[in-house]
Amino acid sequence: MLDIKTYNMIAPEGTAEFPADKYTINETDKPAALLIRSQDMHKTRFGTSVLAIARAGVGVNNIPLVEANSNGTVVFNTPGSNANAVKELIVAMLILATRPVFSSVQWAKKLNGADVSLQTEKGKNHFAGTELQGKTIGIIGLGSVGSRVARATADLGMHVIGYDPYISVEHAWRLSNDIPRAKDLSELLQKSDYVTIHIPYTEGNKDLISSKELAELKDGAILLNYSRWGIVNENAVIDALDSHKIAQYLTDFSSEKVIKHESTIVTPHIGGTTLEAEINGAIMAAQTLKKYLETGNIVNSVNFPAVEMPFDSNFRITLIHQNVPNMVGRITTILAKYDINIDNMINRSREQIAYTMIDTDNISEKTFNKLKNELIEISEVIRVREIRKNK
Ligand SMILES: NC(=O)C1=CN([C@@H]2O[C@H](COP(=O)(O)OP(=O)(O)OC[C@H]3O[C@@H](n4cnc5c(N)ncnc54)[C@H](O)[C@@H]3O)[C@@H](O)[C@H]2O)C=CC1
Ligand SMILES: O=C(O)CCC(=O)C(=O)O
Repeated sequence: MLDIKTYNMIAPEGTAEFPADKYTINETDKPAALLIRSQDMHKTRFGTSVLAIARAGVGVNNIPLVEANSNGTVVFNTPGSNANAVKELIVAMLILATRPVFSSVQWAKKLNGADVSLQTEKGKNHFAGTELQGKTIGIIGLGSVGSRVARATADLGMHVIGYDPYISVEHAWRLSNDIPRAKDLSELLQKSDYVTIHIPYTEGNKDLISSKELAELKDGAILLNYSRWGIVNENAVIDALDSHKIAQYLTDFSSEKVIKHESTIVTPHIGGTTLEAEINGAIMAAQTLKKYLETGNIVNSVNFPAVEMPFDSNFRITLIHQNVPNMVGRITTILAKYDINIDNMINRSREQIAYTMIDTDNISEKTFNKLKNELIEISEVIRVREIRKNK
């Protein structure tokens, strides 16, 4: 039995992916894998029993990847699972930024009497808005969310300009050819009436939008941050609002200072919080974990290489090791000592980490334990695991 520990609200459709004859959920203190959403794993210890962590969602800045690597823990996310949910919220927030929906509804709620309809007609002049059509929106990051926001805002009649120097081939293909790309961030900032950010939080993206970048915006521009706290420098954005350099800041990430400011609209990190996105993410994360636990194959990992090898033999040995020369030679020399015949083998690497899978015929528990002890003696080997077919 393998135990899966969950954190946060994981949709039951996800945990239902784990059959009860092979898995338990939240039953031991030595789980084989974790299924999480925004849980801060920098502050939550995970032991060496944890073979993998799956994040139902996209951002993985809540997971210590360096610690995961040295522990031999594979970290997965669920690319695109909540991109439509974020896109729809961005469309809503753009409209809320331009039309006085909240204030007009609050005003109307206070009306009394048989002539409320007349009163609304008289009062509506106080609630004129502007239109999105014809305005320019700059989209920073053209991945799963950004590319969808680009299509949706183009459909609303906005001029769209994108910026993503690291765009993947897959996302570039998905993006319509008529979405122009800025040559650099400055060009995007200078041309846009609205700027929306859809990039991961990394060391390199910390404070990407600070005083210098805010100064480059058009006067009265509107900024949206549905990516992460820390990508926009908070003091700089408050200064830009106070001086009326920018008109509004809409965000899913906040502090008391940001929430209390009269020119902000703050949502409580609900970009990916729809029934559909939560189900998508939980199912995708559970399937990815199951695949790894049952076959060793790796898809959608953020710290390990993608590795897929058909599991046609009876027994599979997986090794996580440092990416240094001659590891495969050293490993297979030890296997030869035990007279183990290799049916199939794969070795892939990603930065400092390498992963090797070796398929053989059945090996007895006793022999495998001896073999494992010898393999783990190699100082660069981090983890050795056995997977028996259909177990
Ligand atoms: N508010 C919420 O609930 C949610 C927030 N997010 C956040 O949004 C981020 C983006 O999500 P996805 O689009 O699904 O991820 P993605 O990985 O599909 O796309 C991110 C894109 O950003 C680009 N990028 C990275 N650094 C950049 C930079 N400095 N300038 C321009 N482009 C840059 C990458 O090349 C990539 O194309 C996530 O990492 C997460 O932090 C995602 C989903 C829900
Ligand atoms: O609702 C969640 O789990 C967070 C979604 C999110 O921020 C992400 O996927 O990066």
